[in-house]
Amino acid sequence: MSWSGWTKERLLEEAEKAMRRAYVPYSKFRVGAALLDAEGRVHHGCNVENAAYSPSNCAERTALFRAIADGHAARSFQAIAVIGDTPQPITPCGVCRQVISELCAADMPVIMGNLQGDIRVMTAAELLPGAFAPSDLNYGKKD
Ligand SMILES: O=c1ccn([C@H]2C[C@H](O)[C@@H](CO)O2)c(=O)[nH]1
Ligand SMILES: [Zn+2]
Repeated sequence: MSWSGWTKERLLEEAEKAMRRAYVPYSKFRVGAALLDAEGRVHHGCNVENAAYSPSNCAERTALFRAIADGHAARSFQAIAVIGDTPQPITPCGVCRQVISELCAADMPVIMGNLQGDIRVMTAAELLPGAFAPSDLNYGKKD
C-alpha cells in the first residue's frame, strides 16, 4: 500500500473533516486539506479568512505552514489532499501552487477532490511549471 497505508479516498476524508473547521464568513466557501508527512501522520488545514480580505489563508497553505512550524522538513511530505464543494475536483490557487512547489518535492502527488467524490491527481511540478525557485534567488550573485 502506498503512502503509509493511506489512500486518496481516506486522505480526502481527512481533508473533509478540516473543511468543516473553515473560517469563511466572507466567501462562505469552505476548503479543507490533509497533508501526509514522512511518518504517515496527517496535518489538517482549512481556509481562514479576514475582514481585510487579503490576509486570508487557503487550506493548503494552512496545512503546509502548520507542518513546517511543527518541525517537518520542507520536501519531506508524501502527499496533500484538498477538497471543496466544487463541480470538478478543487484546483489550488496560484499562490498555493507556488508554496507547494517550494515546500513539496516536484513529484509529490496533489490529490484534488470534491464532495461528489470526483478525484484528480497531479504532481506539484505539473501544477506549476516554471515556478520561481530558491535557486533563482542566487543567480548572478557574486558572494
Ligand atoms: O484551493 C483553494 C481555493 C480557494 N481557497 C479559499 C480561499 C478563500 O478563502 C475561498 C474562496 O476563494 O476559498 C482555498 O482555501 N483553497
Ligand atoms: Zn490557495
